[in-house]
Amino acid sequence: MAEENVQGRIPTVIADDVHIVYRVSGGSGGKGSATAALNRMIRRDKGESRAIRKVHAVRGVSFTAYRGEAIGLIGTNGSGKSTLLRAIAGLLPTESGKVYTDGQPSLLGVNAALMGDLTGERNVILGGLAMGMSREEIRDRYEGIVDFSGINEKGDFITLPMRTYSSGMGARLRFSIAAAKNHDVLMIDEALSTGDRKFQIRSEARIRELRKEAGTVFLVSHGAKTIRDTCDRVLWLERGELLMDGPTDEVIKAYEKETGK
Ligand SMILES: Nc1ncnc2c1ncn2[C@@H]1O[C@H](COP(=O)(O)OP(=O)(O)OP(=O)(O)O)[C@@H](O)[C@H]1O
Repeated sequence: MAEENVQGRIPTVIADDVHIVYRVSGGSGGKGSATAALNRMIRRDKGESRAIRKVHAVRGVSFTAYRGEAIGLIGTNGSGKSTLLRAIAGLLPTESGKVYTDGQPSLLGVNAALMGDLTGERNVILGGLAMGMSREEIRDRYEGIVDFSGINEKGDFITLPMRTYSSGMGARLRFSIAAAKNHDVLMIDEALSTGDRKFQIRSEARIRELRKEAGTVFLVSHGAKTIRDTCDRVLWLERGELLMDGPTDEVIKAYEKETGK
C-alpha cells in the first residue's frame, strides 16, 4: 500500500507474512488406479500408518487494514479466502507469520454456530450472548434484529426451530444477529449471497453503516456487484497467494480479465 495513504489512519488488522497449513489425515495419499486405491485400503486395515497430507492454503499474505475500510476478498474456489478470514478471527493457527488485531474480530459465516434445534428466538439470545452483549442489550435490540431479518414477514417463523428455516432464512437471521452489534472488525463470509435481492440491499446498507461506526469490514463474495457496492478496497487471492491489493475497480477489472468473467 502507498505510504501516503497510511498517515493518520488507525490500523485494525495487520497480517505479516501469514502462512496457513492444514493437516489432513485419512486422504488416499496419492493418485493411481482403482486397484492401487483398493490396495491402500487393505494395507490400512492392517494398521499401517496413514500419511498426513499437508494443504498449504495461505502463502505469505501481508496487508494492513484500517478503521473505516470495507475490504472485499475475491479469488476462485479454494483460493484461501475463508481460511484467511478464519485465521484473522483467531480460529486457525498460523504456520508462520503473525496476525495482529485491534479488538476482537467477529466472523460471520453462513455456518456461524447457532443451534438448529433451538427456535430463532432463542438463537437471537444465544448469538447476542456469544457476541458479548448483555441480556438487557439483547432485549432492547430483539425486535430490531427480528424485523431486520424479515423472518416474520410471512408468518410467525421466529418461534420455530432454526433447522426448519430455508438456507436463505438462516443466513438472514445470522446476519441480522451479527449486524446488531458494532464490531471493531466484522468479517462476513458469503452471507449476503444467500439472501434475496431485497435483503441484500438492506444488508449492504447496514455494512455501510457499520463502517461509518468506525469498524473494519471484510467481505468474502463471488459476486462482483456486491463487492463493488460495498467495498473500497479488494484483496485478490489465488492459490493462497495475494495477487493484488488495491482499489475495488482496479482489482475487479484485473480479476475479470484474468478469469474471463
Ligand atoms: N478444514 C480443511 N482441511 C483441509 N484443507 C482445507 C480445509 N478447509 C479448506 N481447505 C483447503 O484449503 C484451500 C483453501 O480453501 P478455502 O476454503 O480457504 O478457499 P476459498 O477461497 O474460501 O474457497 P471458496 O471460494 O470455494 O469458498 C483449499 O485447497 C481447500 O481444499
